[in-house]
Amino acid sequence: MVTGEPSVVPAVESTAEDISEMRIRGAATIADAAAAALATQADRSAADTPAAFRRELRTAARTLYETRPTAVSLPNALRYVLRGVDGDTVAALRTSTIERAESFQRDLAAAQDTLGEIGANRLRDGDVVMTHCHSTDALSCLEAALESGTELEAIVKETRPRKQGHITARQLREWDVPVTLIADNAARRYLDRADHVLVGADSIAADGSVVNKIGTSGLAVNARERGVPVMVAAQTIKLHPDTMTGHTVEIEMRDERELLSDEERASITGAADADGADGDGPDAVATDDGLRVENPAFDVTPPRYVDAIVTERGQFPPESIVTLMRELFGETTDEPWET
Ligand SMILES: O=P(O)(O)OC[C@H]1O[C@H](OP(=O)(O)O)[C@H](O)[C@@H]1O
Repeated sequence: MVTGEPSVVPAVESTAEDISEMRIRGAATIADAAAAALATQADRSAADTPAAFRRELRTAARTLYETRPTAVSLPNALRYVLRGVDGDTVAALRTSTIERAESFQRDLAAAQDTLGEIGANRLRDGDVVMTHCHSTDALSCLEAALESGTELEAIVKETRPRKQGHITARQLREWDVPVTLIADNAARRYLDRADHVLVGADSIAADGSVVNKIGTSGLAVNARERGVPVMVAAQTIKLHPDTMTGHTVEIEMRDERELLSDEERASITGAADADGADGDGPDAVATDDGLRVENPAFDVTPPRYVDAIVTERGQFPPESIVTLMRELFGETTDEPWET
């Protein structure tokens, strides 16, 4: 928290930490948790004036906003809740914040269900779907298809470095879908067996570019070369309104230890234990050992490699998504937590 700012309730701090550490992850889940945290802030606030209540709420929103930079569902959720806060008394502000957060969460769940029904229309009996990472929007399409009796198989990419493909595989096995789990490197080989590539999104830019888990762009290029259509499942909360005015989407760089442990680093660079050869591994990561590790969490897939963006408002060719973006967000991009 920024010094001199009003305090936020502990539940907001712990949600923010859970998002940063990816104990809460996935763009839609992050948005849901952020809205819930604002409701908790409102519910437990000890503010005795409306102005103090609003200041606390803005600080809570900023604390949540500063956790992860790429999934626009997070600021979109915060903006939605904050803009609905209304009232002249603390009690009225509290009630309106909680109601607004709850309506956001209901809409989010409903949008995912509707999107799933739409996405399922693209899937045929016997289709094989290749997935990347873990996306609840993408899984919603598969769930709706399965519920209507469509039989599917899945090729699930492991998705290094955090292996979120395992979460997808677990969910699909719970639904009794035959799953082939592959290393990311094997994707091009297995595209020969796939009828669709299905991924989610953390942000969609105004030109139809899809920002999603690192590795999506390479998969999409390979899929185009193999003639396999790429379908992106993304609720409209993933549309990034700032990109209409030329802003770019920040790509989160995560801790290098997700790729390389301290011990692995030492084995590459030959660094010795700082406290001697005691056999318990290095005590500190050398910063001048000539080895740089970079760990971007996301990449950008240009619209020409995407066949359809499936939203709860229908499916769109990526190049036309800006029309929907303008309709839903207008041109305003001011952030209520910055005022
Ligand atoms: O909203 P849903 O569809 O669940 O997830 C959307 C995207 O969020 C995830 O990011 P991370 O795992 O939080 O870094 C993945 O990139 C996934 O495709």
